[in-house]
Amino acid sequence: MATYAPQELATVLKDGLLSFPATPFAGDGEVDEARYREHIDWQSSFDIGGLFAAGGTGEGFSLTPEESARVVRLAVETAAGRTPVLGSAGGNTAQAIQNARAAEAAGAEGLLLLPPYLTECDQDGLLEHASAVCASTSLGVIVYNRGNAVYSAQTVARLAERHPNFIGFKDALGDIEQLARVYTLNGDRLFYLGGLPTAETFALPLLQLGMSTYSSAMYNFVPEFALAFYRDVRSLDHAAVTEKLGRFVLPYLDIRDRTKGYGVSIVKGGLKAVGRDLGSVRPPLQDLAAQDLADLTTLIKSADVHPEGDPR
Ligand SMILES: O=C([O-])C(=O)C[C@H](O)[C@@H](O)C(=O)[O-]
Repeated sequence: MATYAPQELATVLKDGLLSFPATPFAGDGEVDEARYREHIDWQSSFDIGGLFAAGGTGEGFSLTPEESARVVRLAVETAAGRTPVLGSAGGNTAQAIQNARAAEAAGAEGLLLLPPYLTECDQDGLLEHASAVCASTSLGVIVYNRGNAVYSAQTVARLAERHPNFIGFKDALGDIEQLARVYTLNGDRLFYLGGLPTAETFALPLLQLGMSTYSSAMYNFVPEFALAFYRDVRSLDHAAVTEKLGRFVLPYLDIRDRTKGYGVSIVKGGLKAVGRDLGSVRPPLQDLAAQDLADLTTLIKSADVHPEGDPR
């Protein structure tokens, strides 16, 4: 049972850094429960605003509905109230509802609604899809603006009017005009989070468009650096943000952009580099090639983003 009412959850999430824990797979490709518990335990030991289990970086798109539910339950049990854990819902409407109910039963505090895949859809159809998921749960729901789920400002407003438990808008498109429209029409009724790949890159400019927080995939392996970056963003310290972009984030993007799908693979690469190996990614993603992993390991060391105090 969730401990936060939807609007209370929004208040907690909007002023903290958010992250998406990677899901470990064992040698046989199965979810590695012991290593996941260990990872969530470490990730929950910092001052993080919330963790989204089985999301994009958690390869939720490669998990069966049963695995997704199990991963969310493990995350809830392991975080043990130290930070809110949210689940994700994706695919067709019936499956997304199944994910939502399973996440709620697993004790998640909220839900990220991923886009429905493959087909195109118009605003009325998208509204009905998101509306059905919001109606299926008492959890706070955040929609993910990406892929075939691009929500107009009016669709967001209609969804907000219908469902008090619709609390947040996560963006992975970076269309400034759309974001200006969504924020201008919906204002404080929702909270807004940046979710572009390697969200640090865009965090400071998007703050001006109402995005008070973002999801940091790199928090998975360099949590201290990711939290320091977030503090710099929130205190509008342009010089500190620029220094961190130059020292680590932009060279990291150079490695990430070498192969499609590396946005997730590089997180598992980073975990290997800091001695917290969570295994391989599942197809259709590919692990970092040996040279890319070596370059990432060198970068993490030279940028000094992994504290020496970490026993790994
Ligand atoms: O669904 C997800 O894992 C994401 O939102 C992706 C990341 O957290 C993204 O914002 C990033 O790469 O920093």
